[in-house]
Amino acid sequence: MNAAARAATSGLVVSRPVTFVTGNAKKLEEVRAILGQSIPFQSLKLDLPELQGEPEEISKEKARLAAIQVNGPVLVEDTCLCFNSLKGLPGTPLPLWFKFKIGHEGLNNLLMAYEDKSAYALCAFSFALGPNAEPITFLGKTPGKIVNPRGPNDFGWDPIFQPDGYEQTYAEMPKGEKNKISHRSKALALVKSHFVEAGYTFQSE
Ligand SMILES: O=P(O)(O)OP(=O)(O)OP(=O)(O)OC[C@H]1O[C@@H](n2cnc3c(O)ncnc32)[C@H](O)[C@@H]1O
Ligand SMILES: [Mg+2]
Repeated sequence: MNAAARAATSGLVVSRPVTFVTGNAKKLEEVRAILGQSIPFQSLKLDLPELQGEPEEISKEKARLAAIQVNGPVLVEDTCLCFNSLKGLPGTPLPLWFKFKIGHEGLNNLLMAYEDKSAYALCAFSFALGPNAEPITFLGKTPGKIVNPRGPNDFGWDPIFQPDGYEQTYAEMPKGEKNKISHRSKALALVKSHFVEAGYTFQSE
């Protein structure tokens, strides 16, 4: 039984559909592909301000802000790429690093002085039922290492991240393969389970 079907028989009825709020079209593409029909949602392109801090807190705060703007149930996500030799940096402020043109080469150079090129991709989804509800967060983590860029350059740091157990970078993998093992799909698996357990029914507008 999928989340919607189960919800219809048991849980909480919510008077609005879920809105996935993101300013990133590539993220949206992956979320659509991973969720399929399991959680019906609509999307809204908003660039929400991001706090500094731990990914979980950044994600929760994004959900609070999004729920106020949408005035209904929202799902948001914060993703970071963390280098073990730099104790988890660069982390979330990556868009800034790219903006200042550090780019893939710069990210590799950051690790030049270190033997340990290991890293992990961390994804924090937060779901809030509305502006007055405390967001719940779901984390997904995929370990790997930082390599010289390989593969198409169409989504963030995908060309420099090679997940453990694979010879290809995220960018080189077929999309379906990345979506099976990614930080994003692991976090979304937890979101899906939560929706099934809570038994939400989201009514269409
Ligand atoms: O509106 P939001 O959802 O916040 O979109 P964003 O692009 O600001 O996204 P994040 O703050 O979560 O992401 C930080 C950076 O990491 C990049 N990124 C996120 N997920 C990625 C993935 O799966 N592969 C490669 N790069 C990714 C993204 O393009 C950003 O440059
Ligand atoms: Mg962002």
